[in-house]
Amino acid sequence: MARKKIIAGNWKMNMTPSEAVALVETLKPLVKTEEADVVFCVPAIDIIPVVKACEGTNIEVGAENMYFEEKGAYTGEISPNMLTDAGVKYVIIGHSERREYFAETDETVNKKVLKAFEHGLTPIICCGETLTQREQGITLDWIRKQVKIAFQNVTADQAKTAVIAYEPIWAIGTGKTATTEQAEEVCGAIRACIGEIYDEATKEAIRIQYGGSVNAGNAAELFAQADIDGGLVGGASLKADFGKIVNYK
Ligand SMILES: O=C[C@H](O)COP(=O)(O)O
Repeated sequence: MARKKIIAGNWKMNMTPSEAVALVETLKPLVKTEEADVVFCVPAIDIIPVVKACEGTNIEVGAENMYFEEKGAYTGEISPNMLTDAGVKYVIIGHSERREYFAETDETVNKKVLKAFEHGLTPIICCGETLTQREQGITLDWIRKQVKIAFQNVTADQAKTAVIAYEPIWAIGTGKTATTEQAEEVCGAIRACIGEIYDEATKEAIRIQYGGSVNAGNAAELFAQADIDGGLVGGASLKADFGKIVNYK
């Protein structure tokens, strides 16, 4: 089954609201395509102006995080309703930076994934191993554990629409990309794991991205792999190069 590619930029903690709008204006003509879904995941404060700036384009807007409660005394957090009301369609969940600096766990990731589905948001669920784990030979066990917990109580119909981003932590922002073989091996293992949890149809439908130093030079080879359905792009999503990544063919 042919899965539509999904290429998402993760702007991380970069771009003030006015810088964000200027970047959208630069990227708009460069990321035009019908062949892939294009998503800009932006800081919370940039969401409203970026949604407005993206009106009438092929770009969908995503958040970089979300809380798993509906509302209440959670100072500083953003609820799913706030995101959908602002026009957000996707939300990154469990990025390794959130796990490392903000104490996110597989369990909170699962709660957020369930809440995102409840509100019609498509989660981009991140997983990935450290360099030490890779060297210890436990990469696939580690990733399988992350995926299994993230998908607890998620239905097959929901899982079919989810996006998983495989991001080896040692490749994030380091300029050190996983080889296509390494990336494909893990993305294939993730797909097999989804097949074990659910069924063949879900395994074939779910989209799996690679993330970690994706750039205009390596995107085509990575995205040509059988189990890689696009990318979650950090640094290179803030530059005109993102247009080349989106139109990688
Ligand atoms: O979410 C994106 C990743 O963390 C990759 O970041 P990077 O492309 O700057 O390595």
